[in-house]
Amino acid sequence: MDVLTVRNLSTAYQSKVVLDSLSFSVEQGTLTGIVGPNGAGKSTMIKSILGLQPKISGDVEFYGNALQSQKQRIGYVPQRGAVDWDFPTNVIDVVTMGLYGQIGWLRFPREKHRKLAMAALEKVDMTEYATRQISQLSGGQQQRVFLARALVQEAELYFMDEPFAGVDAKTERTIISVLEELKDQGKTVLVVHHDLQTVPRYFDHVLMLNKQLIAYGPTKETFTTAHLSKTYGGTIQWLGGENLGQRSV
Ligand SMILES: Nc1ncnc2c1ncn2[C@@H]1O[C@H](COP(=O)(O)OP(=O)(O)OP(=O)(O)O)[C@@H](O)[C@H]1O
Repeated sequence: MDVLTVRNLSTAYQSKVVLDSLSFSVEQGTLTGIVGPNGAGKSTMIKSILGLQPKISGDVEFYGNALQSQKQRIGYVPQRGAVDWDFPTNVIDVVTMGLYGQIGWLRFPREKHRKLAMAALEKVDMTEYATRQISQLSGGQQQRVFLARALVQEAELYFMDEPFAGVDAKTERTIISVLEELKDQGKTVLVVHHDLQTVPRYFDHVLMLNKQLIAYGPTKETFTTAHLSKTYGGTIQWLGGENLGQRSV
């Protein structure tokens, strides 16, 4: 069953088109890596799908309904640089924000909500930082807190914009185990990812973007050198192999 359907999505900043008529459907329970060079439009695509960036044209559906009316069922982990980390709040409050759909914006979180938030922090190994100001966390710790916030939301579809950027090996493993857990629960996750070597290991589907959709499908069939050269302009020969999806990395 398709969770997400994108039809002819085009977006521009001022008059410069940065996404050109993207169409694809994402099956439920898949883990998709979104790859493409800097400036390819990966973040813009996520923001346009979520309605955070106006589009020129196109439709976006979530289980066949306009996505805008279903936002509570969708989780978003933005790029770390896009968040104001100086905002004076602590870790547990940031995670509890993920529950606002359940709590209601004008009501206060109850003990059970705090417990859910603490359980999510435990999954990302951050319980000891619960009362720490977010401005006093390292980059990798901030990333884990945002992941915990997405987890408590119990969304069905998640978008994560470069969660692996600048994290150490341990945090990378934590993020991967969270992604796998989400997949095991039947959730659908799309992740902007820059490390091409790990794509076949981490993602069962890959979306290759460079202003236009170059290819989308199961990693084994789609993550080929031909598609990579088309996406990156022939600069990735060093990866070698005809079908990278079948390489063990
Ligand atoms: N607010 C903005 N105003 C004008 N142009 C923008 C804006 N945000 C992004 N762009 C341009 O749109 C294009 C796509 O940017 P986007 O951030 O979506 O790419 P990306 O694939 O996520 O890149 P990266 O891998 O570097 O994060 C780029 O050419 C960028 O310069």
